[in-house]
Amino acid sequence: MDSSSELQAENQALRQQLESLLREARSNEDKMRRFEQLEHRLIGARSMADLLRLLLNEYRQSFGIDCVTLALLDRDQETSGLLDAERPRDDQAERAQLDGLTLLHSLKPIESLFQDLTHPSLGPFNEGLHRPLFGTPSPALASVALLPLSRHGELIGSLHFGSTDPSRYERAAGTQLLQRLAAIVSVCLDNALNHERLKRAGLSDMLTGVHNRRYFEHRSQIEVSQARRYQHDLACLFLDLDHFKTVNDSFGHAAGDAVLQKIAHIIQAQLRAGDTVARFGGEEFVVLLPQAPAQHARDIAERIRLSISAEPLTLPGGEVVPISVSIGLAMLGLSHLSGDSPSLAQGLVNDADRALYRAKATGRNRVTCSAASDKLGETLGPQKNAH
Ligand SMILES: Nc1nc2c(ncn2[C@@H]2O[C@H](COP(=O)(O)OP(=O)(O)OP(=O)(O)O)[C@@H](O)[C@H]2O)c(=O)[nH]1
Repeated sequence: MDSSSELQAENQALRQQLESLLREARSNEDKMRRFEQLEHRLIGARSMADLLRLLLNEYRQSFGIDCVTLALLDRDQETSGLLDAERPRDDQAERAQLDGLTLLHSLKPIESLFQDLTHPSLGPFNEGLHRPLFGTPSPALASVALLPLSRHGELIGSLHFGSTDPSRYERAAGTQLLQRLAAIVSVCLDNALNHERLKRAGLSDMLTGVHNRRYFEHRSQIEVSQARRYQHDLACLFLDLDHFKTVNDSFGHAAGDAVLQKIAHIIQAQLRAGDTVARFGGEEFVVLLPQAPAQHARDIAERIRLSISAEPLTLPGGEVVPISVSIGLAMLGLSHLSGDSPSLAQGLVNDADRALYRAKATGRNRVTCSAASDKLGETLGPQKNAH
């Protein structure tokens, strides 16, 4: 080879090297741009569920990752409660969006994965060590990146990326971007939780801790839409304590407050996880029973009535307070479902309220079913008022 063709070959090799560097730079730039876009969306996520969907789905799609899972510490089941409240029970698509999320009661399954809380751990997939993080089924993974999530120096969870490409997450690879992602995700999770707490505080009744009327109104519309969509039953109970004024007058307002707290507890104890109880105001409570046929709803109402009136309540101050409740029951009539969900929800509550009025008018301490709730027996309960 003469010197000119040597030079040409060298030139060609240099050009190829330059082109490959340019390709890499462009690819990094593109990655960075996508990363920044996603970062903005993570920071802007409006709820915990939105944030988790972004992490588990959109991040995976945007970066072509084969498998993304997330483990989060949820000692007090606060996060699971938030997600349950937001997620319609029957929406399979919604549920699938949060596939890959594990809520942990303790840090045990993840704490040994990280040497320190600032560095992601990259390397080959290890069946024994990593399978529990990715679960089954997952693609045949060859390399993984595990990102510790921490707040105020403490581990709060971990984000796991798995790839079928053994060279995607090599031990020696740079981790700057992943470190930055872990830091952002940790802050976003903390923010989302705080935001949800604030939101929740605005939807809870301060005295009894159950939901407030505002939440109930929102929830009842969701439940009505679900009932229409899936042709499910939906029952509503309207409860009003009997002669509560007498309780206040005889035992004092503080004792009255304690009675309301106990009653909220008693009602809640009779319900399933998907049911909703709220304090409607004063000494009135409302309950929504999704997927409860009329007879079942009536049984629940009767159970609540009995558990309140069976024995006088003993308050923390030692007072023994006899109390009873009147309950109106209404069913969402699946045969007349024209109208929008808000007006149907309002109609359902009005029906239950009218039934309650009749329970009061016919002697209190009883369950009365709305006239519209076809085929239900009229009234349950003793003929004689408890007071
Ligand atoms: N302690 C306490 N009392 C409350 C609260 N909210 C409303 N009340 C009282 O609940 C009582 C409701 O009285 P009424 O509407 O006359 O009804 P009632 O005495 O329960 O009689 P009936 O409903 O007809 O059986 C009033 O004395 C209110 O002051 C509260 O947050 N705490």
